[in-house]
Parts: sequence; structure tokens; C-alpha cells
Amino acid sequence: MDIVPDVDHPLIDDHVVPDVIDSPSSPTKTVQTPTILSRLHLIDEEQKFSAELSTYINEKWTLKDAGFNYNLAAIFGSQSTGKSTLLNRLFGTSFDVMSESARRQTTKGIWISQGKDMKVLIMDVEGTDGRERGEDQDFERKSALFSVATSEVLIVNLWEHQVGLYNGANMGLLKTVFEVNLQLFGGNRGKEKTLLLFVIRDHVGATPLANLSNTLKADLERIWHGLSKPEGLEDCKITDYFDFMFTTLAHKLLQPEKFESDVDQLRLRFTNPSDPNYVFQPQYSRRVPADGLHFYAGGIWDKIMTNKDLDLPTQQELLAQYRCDEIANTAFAIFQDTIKEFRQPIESGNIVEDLGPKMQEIRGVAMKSFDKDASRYHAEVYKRKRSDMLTKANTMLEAYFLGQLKNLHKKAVNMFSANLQQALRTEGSEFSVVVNSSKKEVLDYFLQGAKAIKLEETEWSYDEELYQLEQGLKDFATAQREKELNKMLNNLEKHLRKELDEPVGLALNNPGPGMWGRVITIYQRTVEDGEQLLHKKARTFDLNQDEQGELLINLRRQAWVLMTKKVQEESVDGMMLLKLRNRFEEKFRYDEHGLPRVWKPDDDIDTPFRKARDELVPLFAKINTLDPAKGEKFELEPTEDFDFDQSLKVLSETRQQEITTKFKRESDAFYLEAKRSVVATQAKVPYWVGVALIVLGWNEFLAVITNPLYLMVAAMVGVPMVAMWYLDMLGLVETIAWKVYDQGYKLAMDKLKETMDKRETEKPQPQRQPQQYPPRYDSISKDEGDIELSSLDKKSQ
Ligand SMILES: Nc1nc2c(ncn2[C@@H]2O[C@H](COP(=O)(O)OP(=O)(O)OP(=O)(O)O)[C@@H](O)[C@H]2O)c(=O)[nH]1
Repeated sequence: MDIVPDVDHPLIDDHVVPDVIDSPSSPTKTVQTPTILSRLHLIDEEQKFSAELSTYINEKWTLKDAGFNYNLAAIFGSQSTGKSTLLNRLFGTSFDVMSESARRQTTKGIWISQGKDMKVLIMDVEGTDGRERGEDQDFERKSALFSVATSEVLIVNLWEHQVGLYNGANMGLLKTVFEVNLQLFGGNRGKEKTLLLFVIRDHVGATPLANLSNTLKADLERIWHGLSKPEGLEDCKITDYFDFMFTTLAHKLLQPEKFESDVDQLRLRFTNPSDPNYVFQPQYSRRVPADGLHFYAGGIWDKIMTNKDLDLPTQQELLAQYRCDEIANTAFAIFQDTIKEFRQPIESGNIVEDLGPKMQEIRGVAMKSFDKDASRYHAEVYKRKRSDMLTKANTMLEAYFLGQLKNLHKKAVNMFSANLQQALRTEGSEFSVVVNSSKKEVLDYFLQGAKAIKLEETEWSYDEELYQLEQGLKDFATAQREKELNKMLNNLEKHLRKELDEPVGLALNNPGPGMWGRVITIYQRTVEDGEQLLHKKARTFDLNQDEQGELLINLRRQAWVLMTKKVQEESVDGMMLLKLRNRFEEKFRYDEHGLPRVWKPDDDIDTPFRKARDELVPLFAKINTLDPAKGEKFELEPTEDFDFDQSLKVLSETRQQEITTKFKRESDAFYLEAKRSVVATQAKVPYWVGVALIVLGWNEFLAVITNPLYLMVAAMVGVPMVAMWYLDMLGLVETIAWKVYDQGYKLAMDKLKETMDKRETEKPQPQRQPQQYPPRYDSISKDEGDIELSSLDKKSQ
């Protein structure tokens, strides 16, 4: 291989470590070549665009964050005209250079490299009229299109002797350049220009540069005129699209020193912005940031290869979209990562302090990062993507906003509840006042918190949450009021019960004509107390007139129900009998001084007995609602579940009868006792009866005491009788005797019936007659008490 790297120029540092050149597709490359800067085979011989450009820009070259602060130039020219040699000298690159003796094409496709210590990218384009490719002008056109679309400056390299050769290879190339330029930038007439820098090589000095440049200009004009221009651009001038510069370089071999100094001079045009001939003027910029070059250049090459119209504005928009998306994604990933620290506390129901400023800051950082890189791209696309990113960030932050709102809502309700509880525990606090002040306090708290987290440039609203909160507080206050009111009513009920129970019980234990009057008075007094209490509480609970009226009605009804309940309790059978007995005893058995009454023969026992026995039960039959204070009856409005008239009934007819019957049995004993005491009083025998009895019965007496048999019988019957009389047990004996008699009678009747039935069955069956029993038989079914009473009745009569 005769190809050697052209490393003997002044820009190359001696200390640079040799490296392997990464140009696998080049057949002419050397294996161990000292290289200065990594170069990239951007478009290889197969016309494939390298996927490595991005890596080179970001990692191997120092252009990652260059943005627009870099330049791109390309070199054109016939094959083997020293293009690579020139580039290596000018920019310290390491493009392959043909050896002096071999004279064959070295550069295939397009190579790209960064200039040493400068933010310049150089493309070394395959030589035109390449022998290797024969007459195929296809790649030539494609590479021209690509270079013009991407580069600010095109260096046109030609030998001095080529100048004026209008039909030479260079002119063909220039025609191509002009054509593609019109295709690409036709619409940008006068706005976007490309600089064509003609470098005339091997200038020996015989023809001055001015002459050479004039010749070239004339040729260029001729080419321009010969072009078929697109519609509407027929009269356009070459200078509308191109600026021209011309320079010469001495013969490298014949005038090496002059050659070197010419190269040094020429380098200044690329490196020194203050040089009058500085080439990288802003008007030539393609406005493609370094980090988007791979996408932009790759897209252009794709379009060229697929033979589609190369619409550069669209390409720039595509680039902008792609890059803005990339930048937005990177910025958003960081944003997402930062913001997520708030998720957990918010989801756990906590309120994050300073969430608003923190969210603002995090969003600001993300947007700033996006702006920094994306603002370089197509303005419209950038604006659109910025808006998209802002929306996306806001959407994410809105979840935090809503979460925090929810937590603020919850906390506000808790605060409200605590305030109410606290106030209700405080003596004398008024419910409505506490509700209003608490509501204001918590709504202020919520609004303050909500405002603090609403970010600028958002449509976020907390109105709905605020409305919900207001409703929630209202409902809570209503429920709380209801609860407290119920509590108060329960207490009131207890109070009523306490007020009613004992006094009503006492009144009923003292039955008599004024009994119901006393009960009604107790009821009225209790209701009055309750009403006063209710009036007091009405203010606390902010009760309106209707509510107060309803509560008062309820209070009266409730008190009435409690009172009637107590009456019912007091009028159960046992209690009734007790009351009746006490009252009866009080009236019948004791006199007005509370002493036991001794009935005399002249006393009317029957009337007070009947009065005491019969007047009380009807008294308890129904509540008499006559109010003694007002002298009129009162009544309560009945409702669906409250029947006032029904509530007045204490004892039904049946119960009255039952109680009367039961009581009769008890009271009859007292009546009999009274009667007996009268009989006992009446049974006093006069003295003369005793004297007459002794005189008349003296003989019988002597007969008895003288006859041992009579004496013995008399002693056996008389002594127990006297003893029982003395012990007042004659009644018992009589009862037993009657029982014995009854049993005997019953047995005798059963026996008789049995005998009769037996005879009847033995006889032919006559028509059966209903059985007739003596009246005494019916009385057998009566209970013991009846037997006792009937026997006593008999005795008393
Ligand atoms: N006469 C002369 N020869 C030069 C000059 N510069 C370079 N050469 C020689 O020309 C030959 C070709 O040089 P390259 O730099 O490879 O030329 P090229 O245009 O890059 O070649 P291709 O890439 O193959 O088109 C080499 O042998 C160089 O030494 C110059 O200024 N004058």
C-alpha cells in the first residue's frame, strides 16, 4: 500500500498517541496509522449512512453541548487534487492521502472529522469524475446535494491549470451544486446563502489571482445561465444564493515553504472570526444544533437515497420534533424522578409543606433544561413541544395538586369537627356561633393551602373541592346538631321521667276524688320545666320557630306518654289490689284518727263497705284530664302513632271486673269480720237467763254428773268445745265440718248416680232425660274461698 497518512504538518502534535483508524470500509487504509482525531466514514462506498455520527459527536468529539456553536464545511474537487492533504494541513485531521507514486483514488464516499482544537466539522467528499465509478454521476449528485444541504462552506479544490476549462470535471460538479442549491433553497432567495471557497492549487504565480477569479466567475455565470431554473425563479441571480471567495496555494512540491505559509494564511479564514475573510458567517448557518446533526444529516441522506423531494424546512421540522421529543423525555424523566418523593406522603393523607413552591421549582428546572437544548430547534416545533411538555408536567403535577387538595379537605373537616367538639364541651357556647366561626376558620385554611399549590400556567381549579368541603361542613354541622339535639332530648326525657315518676306514683297511691287532678298538675308542672329548658337550648342550637314549635309539641306528648306509662305501671293488678286494700283499710277499717274502727250494732256497715269497695276501681278506669288550676279539660293533638283518647284509658271493663272480683274476695273478709264483731257484741246473755238455766236444768245437771257415762260423754264433747271456743277456733271447726259434709254429700250423690246408671243400663233404653242435680251440687265447683264465704254468710245470717 502506498497510501500514507499525511501527518507531517504543523498542526499535528508529536505526543499524540497512535490509534487504530476506524475506517473498515476503506480498502486503502493502513492498519496501524497514527491518527490525531477520530474520523468517521459518514457515507460508505455502499452509500450507507453511518449510525455512529451521534456517538462521535457526543463522545469522540467535543461537540455534545455545542448547540449552534460549531461549523460544518465540505470539500469538493476532482479526484486526487490534494483535497485530503489540504484538509489535514488546515484542520489537523487525518484523512487518507494518496502516496505520490500511486495516483489512485483514496477517498470513497464521504468522511467526516472534527478540526483539531476547533468546533468545526469537515467532510472530505469523494473526488468527482472518479475513474473508479466510471461515468456514473449518481453519487456525485447525491454527495453534492448532501453537502450543500448540510454545510455552510463548500471548498472547491482545483488545479490552477483547470481554471478556464469550462468543460472540465469541476464545471460539471459546479453545475450540479447550483442545481441542487436551487432545488433546496430556491424559495429562500437572498436569505440562506452558501459560501463557495475556490482554492486554486499549484499556483505558480504567473496568472494573478484576480485574473483567475474573474475567469472562474465568468464560467460560473455561464453555468448559471445555462441552468433550467424552477418556475418563478427564472430571473434569479447566482449571487442570490452564493457568495464566492478565491484563494491560491503555492505548489506543494516546488514551493513547500510558500505552500505552508499559504496554508497557514488560509487556516485563519476558518479559525479567526476577526479575519476579514472569515468564512463561517452567520448567514451561512444551517441552524442545526450539533446534538441533532446525526438525525438531520441521516434524514437528508435517506431522502436523497429514496429520491424524494428534499424539503429542507420539513427536514428541519422533523429534526426539531425528534430532538425536542428526546430533550423533553430526558428532562421529563428527571422531573418525574424528583417529583415522586411527594407521592408517598400525599397518598398517606399528609399535607406536604411548601408543595406549591416545590412543584414550581421542579417544573421550572425541567422546563429550563428543555429550553436550554430545544430552543435551538425550529421555533414553531420548539414552542409546540414546550407546550406539550408543560401540559404533560402539569398533568402529572395535577395529581399531586388534587391529592393535596383532598388532604386539605380532610384536615379541614377534622379541624371543624375538633372545634365543634371542643366548643360543645365548653359551657355556655352557642352551637350556631361555633359552627359559623369554625367554618370560616377551616375554609380560610383550605383556601390558603389550595392557593399555595396552584401553579402558574395551569388551569387547575379548587372550586369543586371547595364546594364539596362547604357542603361537607354543612352536612357535618347538621348531623352534629342533630346528634347534640338528640342528646339534649334524651337528657330532657330523663329529666321528665325523673320529674314525673315519683310524684305520679305518690298521687296514685293516694286514690280519691282529687287524684287525677294532682296527676295532671304534676304533668303540667313537668312540661313547664321542660319547656323552659327547651327555650334555653333553642338559642344554643339556633332553632327556628317551626322547629321550636315542633319540639314543644313533642315534649308535651313525650311527657304525657311517660306519665301514662307510669300510670300503667302503677295500675297493674298487684299494684291496684295493694292500693285498693290500703285505701279500703284506711276508709273502712280505720277511723278518721287512723285508729281501728269498732263497729257497733247501730252502725251502718253496708254503705261504707260498698263505698270503700266499689268507688276506687272506676276511679282508675280512665284518666281525668281536668286541669284543677284552669278548671278545664285539656287534650293533646293526636298523631299517627299517638292516640290521646286511647292513652286516657287505664283499666278496661274486663280488668275492672277482674280487679273488683279479686278485691271483693279480700274485702269480704273484712266485712265479715266487722259483722262478727257486731254479732259478738249482740250475743251477750242476760244474768237472769243464767239463773233460770241453773234452776230449770239443775236436775239434768245432776243426772249428768251422777251418771259416769253421761259425765264422760259430756267431758269428751264439752271440754274440746270449750277449748276451741276459748281459742276462737269454732269458725275453723265449722268450716271443716261443712267441708266434711260437702265431701260426704258429693260421695253419696256419686254413688247414687252410679247405682241409677247401672239400673238404667239393665233396663230397656228409654228416652234419656237431662240430669238434674240439686242446687247444692253446682256450688261444689266453687273454690275454697267461696265455700268459706258461703258458710260464713250462713253463719252470719
Ligand atoms: N502537485 C501537488 N501535489 C499535491 C499537492 N497536495 C497534495 N499533493 C499530492 O497529490 C496526491 C493526492 O493527494 P490527496 O490529498 O490524496 O488527494 P485527494 O484529492 O484527497 O485524492 P482523492 O481523495 O483520491 O480524490 C498525493 O500524492 C499528494 O502528495 C499539491 O498542492 N500539489
